Amino acid sequence: MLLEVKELYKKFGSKAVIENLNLHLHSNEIVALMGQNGVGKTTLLNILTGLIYPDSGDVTIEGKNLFNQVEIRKQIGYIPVDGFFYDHLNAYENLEMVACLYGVKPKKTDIEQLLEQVGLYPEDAKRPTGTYSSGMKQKLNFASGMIHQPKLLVLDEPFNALDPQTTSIFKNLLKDFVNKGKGILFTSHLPETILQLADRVVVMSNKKIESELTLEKSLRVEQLLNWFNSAINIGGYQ
Ligand SMILES: Nc1ncnc2c1ncn2[C@@H]1O[C@H](COP(=O)(O)OP(=O)(O)OP(=O)(O)O)[C@@H](O)[C@H]1O
Repeated sequence: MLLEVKELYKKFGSKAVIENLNLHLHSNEIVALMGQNGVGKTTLLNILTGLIYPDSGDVTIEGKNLFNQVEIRKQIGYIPVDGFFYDHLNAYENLEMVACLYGVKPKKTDIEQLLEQVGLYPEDAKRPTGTYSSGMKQKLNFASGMIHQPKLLVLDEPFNALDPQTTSIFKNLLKDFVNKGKGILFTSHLPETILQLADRVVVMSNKKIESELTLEKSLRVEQLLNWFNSAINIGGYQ
């Protein structure tokens, strides 16, 4: 098992956001995490990427505890909603800095190849990132999450701010990534995106993973939304 989450609990002050949450993800699998606004999806991702600690529970990557060893946390790449970059540095320099934080030193050609894969042109990659459009920043955000070649990629609403062509490039990039024996967990409110990309969808509701569904190729958007609505036990998708 690539990722296993067992009996996870997290409170902010007296407010419980996650209670007895269980989740797993295999190698070569893409899992979509759905849930209404404010249900705790980002909190879960922040725990999985080691940004915040749970109050209790286990998270393992290939059977090894995530919280005990820094080396295990390096197996995870995070692509948050808004990536953080140093505005005065260019894309190469920002990626070198991120790589350095993970203790890896990619070759110049590896960085160039990754920038090409995410669709950042060499002339743009040499400009300070403070001059980038939101779509260009999201391209660099993708590259930052992948620069250290993690085994598990965790993405929060990855296709915000992207045009359809770039979205399609990224979906192919993610499929190539997962075909190398790796795994992906991503949040999305977009049923079309989930149907195109995910092998399985899980729904967070009532502070835990309430339901899951293996996605058949023939499943349609309305069927996914109906399933989601019954999973969260409300009348309409929000
Ligand atoms: N650091 C924090 N301190 C206090 N409360 C927090 C903190 N982080 C998150 N919360 C609260 O936890 C709840 C879950 O927030 P979270 O951002 O995880 O939801 P989400 O499912 O990602 O929402 P969305 O779909 O709107 O992005 C919210 O009520 C939020 O206000």
